[in-house]
Amino acid sequence: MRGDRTILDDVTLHVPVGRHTVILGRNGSGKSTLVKLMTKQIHPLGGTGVRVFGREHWDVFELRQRLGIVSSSLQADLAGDAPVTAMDTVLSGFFAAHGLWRHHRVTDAMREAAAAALKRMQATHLAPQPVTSLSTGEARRVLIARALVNSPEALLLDEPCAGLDPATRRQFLDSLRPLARDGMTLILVTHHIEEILPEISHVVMMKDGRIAADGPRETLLTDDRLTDLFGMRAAVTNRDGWASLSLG
Ligand SMILES: Nc1ncnc2c1ncn2[C@@H]1O[C@H](COP(=O)(O)OP(=O)(O)OP(=O)(O)O)[C@@H](O)[C@H]1O
Repeated sequence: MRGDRTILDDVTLHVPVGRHTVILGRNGSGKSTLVKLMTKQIHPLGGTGVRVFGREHWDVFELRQRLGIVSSSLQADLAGDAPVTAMDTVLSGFFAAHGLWRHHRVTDAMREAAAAALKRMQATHLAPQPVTSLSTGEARRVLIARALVNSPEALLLDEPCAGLDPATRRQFLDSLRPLARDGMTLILVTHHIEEILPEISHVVMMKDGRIAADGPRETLLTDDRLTDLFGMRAAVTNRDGWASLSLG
């Protein structure tokens, strides 16, 4: 609840480690609220609570190391801070901080891990640049590298493609595919079925603060299900493991 309004109601959801999952829904369906529950930014008023990696109570700092988070709002937060380089932004992931501060002790091992994470995201050349000077697509790759420094077991991607043009979006999504194949659990939150990586096999549909459907990709990414979800006649096309949608 927020104030006296019920935002999520009767939500039961289990995301096993290792099952790449997309949470799909229209604006206002409750996706961000669900994400905040998973990341322990907010807490439910009732029910059985939210367990992450089997535990309900977390030191948020510790949780961030096991559950990496990338969102477009995180990018906005970082852009609002004093200018820091892409390398320092990645290093700040070790401290769950925005940017580096005097009390942060950066070790050589941390620098090596940060360089490796940037390399993994094909972003080595961006290391010395201020994050504020990066394009949205470049900044998004740096944020993924920031999440990767802690070798998290899962990565929560909250509308990670917001603001990306179609080609940059595909390149960005392609850069995530090796992570999924290497066994890092991906949880993608989006409005767009075009962003669902071929590796994502499980779909959760949210509608009006409830889980409208929860099941395998092939049974849920269908014309009928998406027509119901979006409230408009929908037709799905599949090509090379990617789906696209036409409406109307
Ligand atoms: N702090 C808040 N106070 C009151 N209502 C809120 C608050 N946060 C969210 N809501 C309401 O909860 C509902 C779900 O919002 P939420 O942001 O979780 O949806 P969403 O699926 O993430 O939407 P979008 O795709 O547009 O980000 C909306 O009706 C929203 O207005």
